[in-house]
Amino acid sequence: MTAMKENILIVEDEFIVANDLRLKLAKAGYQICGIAPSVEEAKKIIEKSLPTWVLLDIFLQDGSMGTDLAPILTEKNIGFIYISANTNQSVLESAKATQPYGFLVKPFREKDLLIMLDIARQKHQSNLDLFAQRELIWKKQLEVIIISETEANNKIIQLPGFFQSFIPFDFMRICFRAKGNSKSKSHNFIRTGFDEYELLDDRELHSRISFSTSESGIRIRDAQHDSNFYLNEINFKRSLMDDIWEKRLSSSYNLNSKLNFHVPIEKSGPVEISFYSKRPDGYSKTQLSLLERTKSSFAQLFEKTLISPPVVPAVRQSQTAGIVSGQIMSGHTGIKKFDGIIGKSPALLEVLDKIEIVAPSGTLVLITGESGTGKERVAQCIHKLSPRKNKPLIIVNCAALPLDLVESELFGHEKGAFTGAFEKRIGKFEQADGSTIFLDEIGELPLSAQVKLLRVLQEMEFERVGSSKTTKINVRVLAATNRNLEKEVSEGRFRLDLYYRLNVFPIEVPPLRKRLQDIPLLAEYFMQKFTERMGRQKHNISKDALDSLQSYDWPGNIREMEHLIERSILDNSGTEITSIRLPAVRLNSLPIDPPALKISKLKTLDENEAEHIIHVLKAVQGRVAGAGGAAEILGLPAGTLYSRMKKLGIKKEFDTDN
Ligand SMILES: Nc1ncnc2c1ncn2[C@@H]1O[C@H](COP(=O)(O)OP(=O)(O)OP(=O)(O)O)[C@@H](O)[C@H]1O
Repeated sequence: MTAMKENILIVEDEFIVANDLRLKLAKAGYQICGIAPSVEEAKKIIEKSLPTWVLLDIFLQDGSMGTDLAPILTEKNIGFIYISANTNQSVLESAKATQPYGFLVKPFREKDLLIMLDIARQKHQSNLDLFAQRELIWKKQLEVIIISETEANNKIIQLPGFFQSFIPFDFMRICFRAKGNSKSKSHNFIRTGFDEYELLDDRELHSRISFSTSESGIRIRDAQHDSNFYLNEINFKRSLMDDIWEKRLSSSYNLNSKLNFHVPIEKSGPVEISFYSKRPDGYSKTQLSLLERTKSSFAQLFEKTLISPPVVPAVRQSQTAGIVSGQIMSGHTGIKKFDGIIGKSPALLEVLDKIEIVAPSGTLVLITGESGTGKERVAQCIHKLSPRKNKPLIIVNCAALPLDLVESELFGHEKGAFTGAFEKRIGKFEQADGSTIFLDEIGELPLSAQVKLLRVLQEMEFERVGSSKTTKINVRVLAATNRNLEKEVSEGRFRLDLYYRLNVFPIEVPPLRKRLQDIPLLAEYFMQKFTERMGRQKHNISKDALDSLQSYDWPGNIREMEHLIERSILDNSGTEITSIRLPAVRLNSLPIDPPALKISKLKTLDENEAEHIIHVLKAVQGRVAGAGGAAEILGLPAGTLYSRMKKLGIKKEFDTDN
């Protein structure tokens, strides 16, 4: 471990612990800029000596919470690591929400402290690299828009997609002000899909948000402040009191934060760009600074577009870009980016935004979410959009690894390394050299293998089982779990240091019940997939059937929906699905206190899978293999279906009369 002259602030009210930390850190070459027993004291030291890192106790004796300091540290771009004797799951979860760089459980060894700081430094560096790399690409894209010989309108239409990757928004307004008077011309963009926006002029927008022309004077007068700022959550809500227009806008589109930016233009008035997000914490100083750094390029762009002022057509950009419903396409290039990920709900768009940000880098990604939500799809997408895409993605299901062979499967073994090792074996990590490895169900990895994995993530090297020779590799790691890793850590089944190594860039895939608006698109996608596979005619779905899908709870998420649509097509002799046989428990039929009932009535995933297989077998008169057999319909090799049937206790000589 390298001794760094990094400045550390210790926020800890127990003198002995604080002093012990100070000594350990000083020995390792760190500088201590202060010890604060409370959040208030900490704020003063931060103002005075701007630390690089803060070690932060969660519960302080004066009643203040270390977590209260977190937003200030994030704002100032100072990394922090919690130190606490409490590993209670709820404490871990609320600490996690503040996005720390690490968490140390008291009492800890000197070695743990230094490793955690090392992990934090690498994570911080990886964030900075990712940001710098993206900023470079972003600036190049802006350059392309500026120099392109296209007309002003086309340039303006490219802007929402361009901004979205750095300054995510649900509503954006570009307002061109004339010099010296209050006249202005605005373009309003509402996000409707991944790179799909609805473009409105003011007249159309005002009618949608019920803002009358007699009120518009108020707005214009109020908006004469040429400042750059952002307002999150409560500050945004407060600001609405002075602005009727913004109040109507935010309540119509459920907006909770705003970033405002002005570009002064020499020959005319300024161009004001306002971004609004549904997220309460949508904006930060980092984004504002980025815009300020790029100000002159924007001035150049707007001067060009002002020479031939744009006309605002009240049309959907999707129409301009030729986007077909159900397909997500890039407004810039028309390339279908997220192959096989269907949906446009805000919850899914957040996931797609994250994939776009992280895919081109080599950053480790931890994908979390319930079973069947599409975590593997996300991993495949990240790989496909990365520079490693020409090599195969190596998928490892950690839950399926035989306990005594985990290490040999992952890292390989030498001939004779253990009884039964007749040949040398290349492990999954070596197979993934130069490419990406996807560690699915990482929460199932036994503790002994977790230690070895930690080293691979740190050093990108390992020894095959039975060998003393070190193998170096270059592998990008993606991992997924449907377990709550904080709970696994708090119960001692998952290493805290591994958790922090993995948690560099978390992506949480939302359950289907939180994106019910994606159901029509998903239904259409699955109907097309299965009718094509079964050689059947194109199917439609009735409104009633769709409504019933949207009022169901989806415990098995998209996988469950996929099975249900497949069954409905098998059962249907016509070309319209008019009703869907859903399992008994529905979202709006749940009693007031549902959790206990849900647990007792819902089926396990195995039960669901068994039921689905039996259903398909019945529909094909028990035929497993061959054309039109159950394996073909289920999209599985016959051998795999036989082994699943065996595992689930489904008899081969399936009785179709049952
Ligand atoms: N957004 C989506 N659009 C279309 N199909 C999807 C989408 N998300 C998931 N699927 C499909 O749903 C099924 C389950 O997805 P996947 O295996 O990626 O889920 P998972 O979260 O990795 O599940 P598990 O936790 O059980 O491993 C797959 O057949 C996948 O193709």
